[in-house]
Amino acid sequence: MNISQEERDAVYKTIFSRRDVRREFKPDPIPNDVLERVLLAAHHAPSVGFMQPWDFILVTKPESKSQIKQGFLQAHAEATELFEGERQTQYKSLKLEGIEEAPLGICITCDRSRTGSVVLGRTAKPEMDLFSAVCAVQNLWLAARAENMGVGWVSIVHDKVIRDTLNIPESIDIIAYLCVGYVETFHDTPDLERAGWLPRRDVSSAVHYESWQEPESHEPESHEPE
Ligand SMILES: Cc1cc2c(cc1C)N(C[C@H](O)[C@H](O)[C@H](O)COP(=O)(O)O)c1[nH]c(=O)[nH]c(=O)c1N2
Repeated sequence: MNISQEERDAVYKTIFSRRDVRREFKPDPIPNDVLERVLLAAHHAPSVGFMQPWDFILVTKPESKSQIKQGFLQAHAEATELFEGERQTQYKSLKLEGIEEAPLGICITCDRSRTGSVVLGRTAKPEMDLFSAVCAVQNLWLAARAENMGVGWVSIVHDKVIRDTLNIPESIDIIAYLCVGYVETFHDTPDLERAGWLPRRDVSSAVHYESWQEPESHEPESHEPE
């Protein structure tokens, strides 16, 4: 089966216009058939040894969202202390989640023991099952964009909060908490780029031939007095 030029263009359009969404969520509910398509796309991600270690926990209850939001606020306050000076002020000004605004939360987990202890492809690199679950996240993110829905990944929450809120046993790893919903607008560039947090690297600085090379520094310019 060949991909036509139009189909190819649609794939690239989806990739380049996908955004992490934090603020523009509309409350409109997500129709079941749309949600099913997005979850099916996530479920068709590649996985090490085909172990399909993921599960998707759908979160719609305001009480659950509120608990997770509280967890975010706590972790965000802790994070704020790790930045200094202007960078701290800038960090505090960023909107970094849409937990309560998004109509749907999706927690993606990884069951590392799903298909037994020896997994084809995981023997030399034990973290491959976790990476597989991240592939599911990306499939979901892109499929949602193709459905004109936004997704925001919230990792500024300690696992314990999500575990307690969603009754996730200790044996299951938490990969991602995603905020999902229709959006007002998709920006052309990442929020963090527009806010001046970091620029997009030139792709040529990320591509190396034959051996690894030290990339350019990505330390933000210091605005602190010397
Ligand atoms: C593993 C992981 C974890 C997070 C993110 C991403 C990924 C991959 N991102 C989103 C991130 O900031 C965003 O992808 C980049 O800024 C690039 O923007 P676009 O995704 O292209 O819009 C993110 N954003 C945010 O506002 N709060 C968060 O906690 C996180 N956590």
